[in-house]
Amino acid sequence: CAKKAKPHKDDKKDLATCRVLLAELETHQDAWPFLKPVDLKAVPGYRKVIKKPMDFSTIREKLNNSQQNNELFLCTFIIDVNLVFDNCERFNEDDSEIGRAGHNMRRFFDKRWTELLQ
Ligand SMILES: Cn1cc(C(=O)NCCN2CCCC2)ccc1=O
Repeated sequence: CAKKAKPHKDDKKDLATCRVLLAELETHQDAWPFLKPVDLKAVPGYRKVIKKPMDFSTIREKLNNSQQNNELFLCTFIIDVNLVFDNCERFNEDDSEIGRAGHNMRRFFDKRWTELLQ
């Protein structure tokens, strides 16, 4: 992902940009399945099938704890957001409410990430 993110000059704004991007994800109308960790007790099979659960609130925690000087934070952010959508595709039918929400959110993220960070 490092190579993907064009080595653009002032990466010192990247942390603020990730926060803006995350806020846009969290306020998107289709974000509701992804705001909090999936309840492993309430959703049968999720714990077994999904090895690395991820959600927007966990990403926000990680971003709040990440240091600007640890330049891996940008790649970690991109990897974590994609993990949310990959988990969703793995566990949900494309033709389901949560499956469609995941596809919509991934499309939105890819567009905004490209506009803001590449
Ligand atoms: C991402 N994802 C989420 C769920 C889920 O049930 N989320 C709870 C959604 N509710 C909305 C209001 C309270 C909680 C199931 C499978 C899945 O892949």
